[in-house]
Amino acid sequence: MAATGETQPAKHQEVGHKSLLQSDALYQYILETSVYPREPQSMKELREVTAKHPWNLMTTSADEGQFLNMLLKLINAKNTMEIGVYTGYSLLSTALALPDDGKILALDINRENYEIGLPIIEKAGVAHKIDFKEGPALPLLDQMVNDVKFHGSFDFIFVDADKDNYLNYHKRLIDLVKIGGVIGYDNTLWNGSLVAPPDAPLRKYVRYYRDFVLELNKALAVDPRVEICQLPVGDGITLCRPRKILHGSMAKISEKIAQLGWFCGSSITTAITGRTFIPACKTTVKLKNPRFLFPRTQPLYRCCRAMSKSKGTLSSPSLLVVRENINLTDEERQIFERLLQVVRHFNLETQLRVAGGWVRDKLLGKECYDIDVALDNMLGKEFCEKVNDYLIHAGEETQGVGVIQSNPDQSKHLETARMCLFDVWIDFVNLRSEDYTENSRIPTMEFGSAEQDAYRRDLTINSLFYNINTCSVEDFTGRGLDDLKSGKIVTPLPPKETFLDDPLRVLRAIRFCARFEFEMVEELKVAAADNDVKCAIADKISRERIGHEIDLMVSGNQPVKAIACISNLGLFWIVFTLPPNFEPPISEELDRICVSYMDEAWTLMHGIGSCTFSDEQRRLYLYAALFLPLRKTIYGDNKKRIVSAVNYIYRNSLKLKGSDADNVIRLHNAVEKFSSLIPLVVSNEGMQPAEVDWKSDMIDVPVSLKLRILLGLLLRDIKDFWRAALMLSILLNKGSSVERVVDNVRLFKKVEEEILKLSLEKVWEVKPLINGRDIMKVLEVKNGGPVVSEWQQKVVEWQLAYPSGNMQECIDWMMRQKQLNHPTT
Ligand SMILES: C[S@@+](CC[C@H](N)C(=O)[O-])C[C@H]1O[C@@H](n2cnc3c(N)ncnc32)[C@H](O)[C@@H]1O
Repeated sequence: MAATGETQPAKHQEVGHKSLLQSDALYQYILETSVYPREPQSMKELREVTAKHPWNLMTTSADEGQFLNMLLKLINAKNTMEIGVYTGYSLLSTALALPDDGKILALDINRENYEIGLPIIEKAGVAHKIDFKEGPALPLLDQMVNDVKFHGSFDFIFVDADKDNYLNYHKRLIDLVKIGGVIGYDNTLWNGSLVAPPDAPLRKYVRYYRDFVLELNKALAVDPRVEICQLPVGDGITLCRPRKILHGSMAKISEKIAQLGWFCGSSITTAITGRTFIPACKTTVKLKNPRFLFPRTQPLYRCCRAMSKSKGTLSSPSLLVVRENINLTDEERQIFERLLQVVRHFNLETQLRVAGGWVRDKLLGKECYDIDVALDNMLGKEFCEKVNDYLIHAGEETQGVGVIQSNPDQSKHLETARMCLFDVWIDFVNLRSEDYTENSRIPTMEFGSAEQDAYRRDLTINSLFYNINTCSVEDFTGRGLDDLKSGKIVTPLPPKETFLDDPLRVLRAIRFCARFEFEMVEELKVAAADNDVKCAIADKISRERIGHEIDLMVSGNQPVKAIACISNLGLFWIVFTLPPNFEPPISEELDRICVSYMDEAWTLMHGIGSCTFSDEQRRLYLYAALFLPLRKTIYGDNKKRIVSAVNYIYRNSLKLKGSDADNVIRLHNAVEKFSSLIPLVVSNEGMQPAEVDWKSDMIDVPVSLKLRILLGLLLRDIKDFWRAALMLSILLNKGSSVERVVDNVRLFKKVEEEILKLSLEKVWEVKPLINGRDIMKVLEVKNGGPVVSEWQQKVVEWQLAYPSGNMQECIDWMMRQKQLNHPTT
């Protein structure tokens, strides 16, 4: 590293500061003269170091300054803001990138630091671009948000201040940044601590802010208003670009960044945010001048390197790293030790191996309670009996042993014994090899070696063993660990062969691909889309198993990704089979349209805040969105009744619960009704309910009360699915483009607010004031029948119109109606 006491190299002294700073040589020079061994710890130290190295303003790593400078030129920024100035290193870098009439509004609670760096900024000839304001940033932002002239006025905003306020800044900045402008949040990798194991020795300060940074990352990842791109430059910068108009430009910027040889961290971006905006193929980490990195960024650099090598092993929103070995919990250690005691006590020479998902999840650092133990020389039942013999010998209570017979339709290909040890249920099976016969996905089984057992499994990442005897991970296919690290979905044997043997594996591969956000290798995609495999899926797998896999996908963490994958592989209509003779005919593109509805529903749900729904509501909402384009498709069933095709898909093609089918269809019906009511709810011009084409036989009440009746009836029908119905209705009517997401969220909030204002939240729980018998008394009729039912409906409407009315008032109203000789009395 060059430079110690010198402030500038001689050749630059001749041309003066200004030309030096405005030339590209500036950054090289700053890099070469950056000599901080660490960040200054006190104001005194800062002053001393700055006096000695006046160019050395930086608290930010040098590459960050270079990056900002490049970015601002790239987006032609003119009007910018910086929150968190300190001594002004990033300020100088950005000021230099602006045209001469460019502006930076610089906010910091402390002017003293800014003044330390100011002489350098002045010498660089850019001080006139800076408007420094001292004070906490939030109130200043509030003032601007309250003044429309600032709305959408900034090309670039850099946030590098108090991390616990970043989300508060975001709420305000989203109004202040231009559409097509960029907000940059600094430190979103927070010293690499986001990937540190929970027990890592972190400084108190780092640990404290870590949660705020994680929260910010998660919030940005699901904010539909912005495109984001997280770059491992310096300590991590997340760029946010408001959507609309310039859709796709973030990808262009990212590409440019990649071309220029900057870090390209799509794996990290995906890992932390769940969304990739950098071309996925460019995942190499290139660092221009790694040797000039500051010490504090070196762990991050290492972390980025590691990430680039293990692309895809990361899942959002928190970063996951594949471990080299397995860390057992105390409980697991106890269980495994007990099993080994049994082996030793009876001299069994049995190798005990935990198989499949547990090994994969533990290597990914996730806890897993599904322990399957594979035995190499006996059946599971035999071993469980030995465990009980040992427990008797040790004077302990024996445990019940359940034996589950082989049931391939439940994915139990071999007899499984189950027993509870230390309060954990454990499955015991023997290692096996499989042989499949044509037309059946049910193999003939034999005892096999661990290697044979590994190769008969569906995916390499599920074929790993943890050998309890040797405490080691075993990778008999030779690529399970690598595939886990590189995030690849691969079958142990050639994929077509594996899929033809058991076509359910295609769906499992898709499910795991979505769940871990892994990538299917090309060979596997080709095999999954193969016609023979498609036929095998249709012929060899029971519809129940297909339905079960689909349900796991839709309930999982990446439902859209999973269903989109099914569609991309040409499997949509094989999975979701349609009834015979349905009408009207469907378009070729319909599967893609279905997926895009689901995608938009997913985005809208996150835009609104997914906590709006229970898991069950979320699941049915997503199904209803997926099948929305099919809501008018019908067919005649074998009893010649006209039935919805969605009903067929649910009950016949997926064999899922009939009540779920009913709920999805109710949602579809409610969508149509909501569509006619939304304009009325949000109308400022006092639109008349008469204009609503629904419920023409409503009781006669003043117009102002009709809306409550209409909404109330709808909510009583759809109950706590009403938010889901409202969201689907908005999607159906407002159009689907990403640009509309913000409008859609606003519209949802507005209608929701009106419904809550009308106190309709739990209106379906309101009991009728008058029961059928009392209605008969008022009507003076002896028998029930349609007239009474009609009046029951009218009583509900009356109660909706007059929520505080009592029973007597309702009866009086009925009597008056009767006297008026209402046609139905
Ligand atoms: C990390 S330093 C900024 C470094 C600078 N952006 C750079 O790269 O050279 C953080 C700065 O944020 C300022 N700050 C902290 N809380 C603030 C707040 N609430 N409002 C404005 N500035 C704040 C601190 O005074 C400090 O100068």
